[in-house]
Amino acid sequence: MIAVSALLKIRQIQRDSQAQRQRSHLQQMEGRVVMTTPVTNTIGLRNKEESGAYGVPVVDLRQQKEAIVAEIRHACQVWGFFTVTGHGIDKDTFAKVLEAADGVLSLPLQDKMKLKAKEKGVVRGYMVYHGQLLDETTQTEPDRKEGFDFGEQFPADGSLGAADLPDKYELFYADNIWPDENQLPGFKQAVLTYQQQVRALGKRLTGYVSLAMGLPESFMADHAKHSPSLLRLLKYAAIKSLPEEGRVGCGAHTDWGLLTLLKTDGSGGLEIKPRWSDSWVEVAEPTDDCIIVNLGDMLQRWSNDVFVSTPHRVIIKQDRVRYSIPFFINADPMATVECVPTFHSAERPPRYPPVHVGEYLINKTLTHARNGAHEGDD
Ligand SMILES: O=C(O)CCC(=O)C(=O)O
Ligand SMILES: [Fe+2]
Repeated sequence: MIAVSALLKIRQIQRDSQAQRQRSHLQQMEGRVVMTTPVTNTIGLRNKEESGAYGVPVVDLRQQKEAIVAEIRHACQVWGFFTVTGHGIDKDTFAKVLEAADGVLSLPLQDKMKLKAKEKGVVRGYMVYHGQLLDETTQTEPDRKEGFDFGEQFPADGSLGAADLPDKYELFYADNIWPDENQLPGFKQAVLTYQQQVRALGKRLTGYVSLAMGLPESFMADHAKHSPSLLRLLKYAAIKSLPEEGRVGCGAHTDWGLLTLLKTDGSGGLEIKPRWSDSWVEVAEPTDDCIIVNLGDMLQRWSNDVFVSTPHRVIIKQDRVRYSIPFFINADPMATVECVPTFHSAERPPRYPPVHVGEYLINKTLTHARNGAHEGDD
């Protein structure tokens, strides 16, 4: 039998050679895709040859900033997805938040139902099983998942004057809902610790992605001063997906915001359809503590399709429960997102009209919400 240490070594060699392939591929593409400001004539890569034969890029955040930005730029143009290692969040923090997800989503149904938000459109607390359907075009059944959501609170320091925030956008800063500490000791601490760390990592990544667009490092942060980000604990039912019948863990969709940082329990099942492909490709996780990052629709709009918000879905392949924890970073609800001047020209006019972030998010939330399996609608 092969020893564990030998297996680990083989995996490391595989990772090193993947990184090497990636680096040499990037070198070959130097001058062809690497954007400098202005980036008007750069178009996203669209075919498999240019994307390389390897999978979703792995970006090690312990490298020099220039290397990180170059790798992220490539990933954003070709894949809309990358995984990050060397990000500084420790395994214990992941283990605790995954345990928290298991704890709260395994409570008796009547307890979970008490933790649901009462107001329509408020994304906080328990999301019932079948509570979302992300792909109306092919799904015959809502997503086979339930969840628990946490958001950001309205800044108490008055830095975002209440008068500036229209009432209709207050729901983005609604109070969080917490289960009873006696029922789930340590739950709140585990969630808050992870939220704080993933928020900080997200901020760092928005800087790199802004630089990758040829823009100032603060570009995205300037549009997300009070980001109504969302931390979601997800539990997928232990039922094998049947995509050809429209029954899946989570239907095909693109994310609606800026960036999503996703931690999974390592059981696989996340598939993407890259812009150069007609087939679904599973996202490989290079280490058990990596984070998957993907671009949301706002990046595609700002960059006039140079960066891509890639469709993805979750296919459950075993009769086993799956947990995942996305952290969705959104722009300010009052912000308008429109094509950045360096991404359009006479030959390449803006492909999308300006969009109001708050309207976009509310519209998407309501369009895809379902009453769920426990409320007698399906
Ligand atoms: O659970 C996953 O792996 C992905 C979830 C996802 O794409 C989403 O909730 O937007
Ligand atoms: Fe998603």
